[in-house]
Amino acid sequence: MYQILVADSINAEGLEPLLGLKEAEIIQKKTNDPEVNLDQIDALLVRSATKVTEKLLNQMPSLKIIARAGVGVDNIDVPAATKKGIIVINAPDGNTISTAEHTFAMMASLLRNIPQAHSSVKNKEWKRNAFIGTELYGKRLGIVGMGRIGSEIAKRAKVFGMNVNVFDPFLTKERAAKLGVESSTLDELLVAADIITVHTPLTPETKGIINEEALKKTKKGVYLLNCARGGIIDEQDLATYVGNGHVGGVALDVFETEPPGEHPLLKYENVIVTPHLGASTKEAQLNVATQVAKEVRYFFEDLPVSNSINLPAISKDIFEKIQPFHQISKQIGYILSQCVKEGVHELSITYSGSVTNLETSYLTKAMLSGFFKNRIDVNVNEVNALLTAKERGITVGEKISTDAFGYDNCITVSAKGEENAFTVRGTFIDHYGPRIVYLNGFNIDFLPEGNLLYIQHMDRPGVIGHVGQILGDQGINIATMQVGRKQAGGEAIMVLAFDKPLNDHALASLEKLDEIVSINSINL
Ligand SMILES: NC(=O)c1ccc[n+]([C@@H]2O[C@H](COP(=O)([O-])OP(=O)(O)OC[C@H]3O[C@@H](n4cnc5c(N)ncnc54)[C@H](O)[C@@H]3O)[C@@H](O)[C@H]2O)c1
Ligand SMILES: O=C(O)CC[C@@H](O)C(=O)O
Repeated sequence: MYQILVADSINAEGLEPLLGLKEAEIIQKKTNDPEVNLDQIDALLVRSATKVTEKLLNQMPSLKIIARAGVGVDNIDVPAATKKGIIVINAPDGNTISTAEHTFAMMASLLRNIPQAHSSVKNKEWKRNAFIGTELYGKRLGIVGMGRIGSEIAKRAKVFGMNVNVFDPFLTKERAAKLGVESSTLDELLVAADIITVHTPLTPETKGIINEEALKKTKKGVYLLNCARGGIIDEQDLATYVGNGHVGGVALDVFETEPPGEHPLLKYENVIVTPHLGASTKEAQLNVATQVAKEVRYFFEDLPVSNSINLPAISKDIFEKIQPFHQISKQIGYILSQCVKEGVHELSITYSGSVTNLETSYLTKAMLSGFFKNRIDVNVNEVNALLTAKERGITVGEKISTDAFGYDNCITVSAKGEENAFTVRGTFIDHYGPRIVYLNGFNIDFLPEGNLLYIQHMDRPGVIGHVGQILGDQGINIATMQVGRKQAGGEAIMVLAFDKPLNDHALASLEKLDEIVSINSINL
């Protein structure tokens, strides 16, 4: 039974896709609620209130997926989640329109003194001359960050007859032209704009992008808005520039610390504020909840998720094509992990044949997750596979080869240790399934499934009989047996499959046989 913890207030109707998930319990409680068994939670759904810190993640060893019903994941320690193999997803566009509309409403309110006038009338005043405003028409709007929300604001500004300058280092000239906006440097925008609004994520680069140095380049009387993330406009510097009369007005939906408490900006009449309401519409909340609920459901149904922050997205189509190779890649990794008994410093993967048309990086990560299974104490999956290899000093190389050894497709993986190297090759045959076709120098053909025994031995008469005899005497039934050799009388291998794992006694008896070079149990 999957336990899904919905820790923040998330639209109930939007969570409906989760109800269709078989064997899932939805718990709507805070993470610090004593009734919540954090160690049993498989999925965590949050908005911005819950801070998903490394400390919290350490208390959630079963956690597999964190879903943010919204855009910004700055309340989630994504690197810590990635290290633990936890997928982080968000709902990138469900609240775009709401936030763009809120920003626009804030801009209009700011320039027409609507909040101040509203309070005045409620206080039984009627001061028509005290609230003379400024038109948006003909003004120059500077947008810093021209992504989803920035672009929607630009469209609305154009309709209002505004001129729009944008600063976004990732915006192409073609897209700027298509949106009818003027692409500028930050300095050009600062100098030209009558109103500046920021719509970037909060990153080390954007933190304080509008600071004292930037503010002193702006026009006297400039209006500033932040409906993105607190800190993109430096709050202390902004307070100084409102205090000295340079800034004409400010609209804030977000703060460096939320709620802001005693804040130097709140005392100014020309600073208007809302409590992080950008995404707070019925529509946006339904959209983001539905988006993440669907993704969490797909995740537990082993279907691809599209909005992961720490995993490349693959479409359902590609996912279906890749699935058989994903399975065999993982099995190859797990076989290697059980056959190579020393430290490994290099894993090289060669893809050949039809598999090379697919997203092989995904398969490499699957192979690594198999390789690390039971080798290390961390759950390794596609999210943290490469990071785990790097942390453990294992070089991972990926190659493409035209030689598929007569098969339609082949995945060959070599693990290099200090002393030895070990190579496993697998293929996927349509209507037949996954096969291992090469084990460390020997051609062979077996199904990588169940309880297997891989024996290296000398190719002498009677050795297969001796093995059969020992196992038979102990009442152990051999389900299948495959043999391979390079030349008559030389080294050979056999791979046997059993209905249940072999006991230590049987293994010890086999090891005593003169012809046996080595024995490895492989449990897949
Ligand atoms: N107030 C709210 O309730 C609310 C709701 C939704 C989103 N947000 C916030 O709004 C912001 C924008 O969201 P979005 O969905 O448009 O994101 P987005 O990813 O679509 O757009 C962000 C844009 O910022 C640009 N950018 C990145 N670094 C930059 C830099 N150094 N200088 C200039 N531009 C830079 C990117 O190229 C991108 O185009 C985010 O911070 C998000 O968290 C707030
Ligand atoms: O959950 C919220 O209301 C905030 C959403 C917003 O800040 C976001 O980043 O999507």
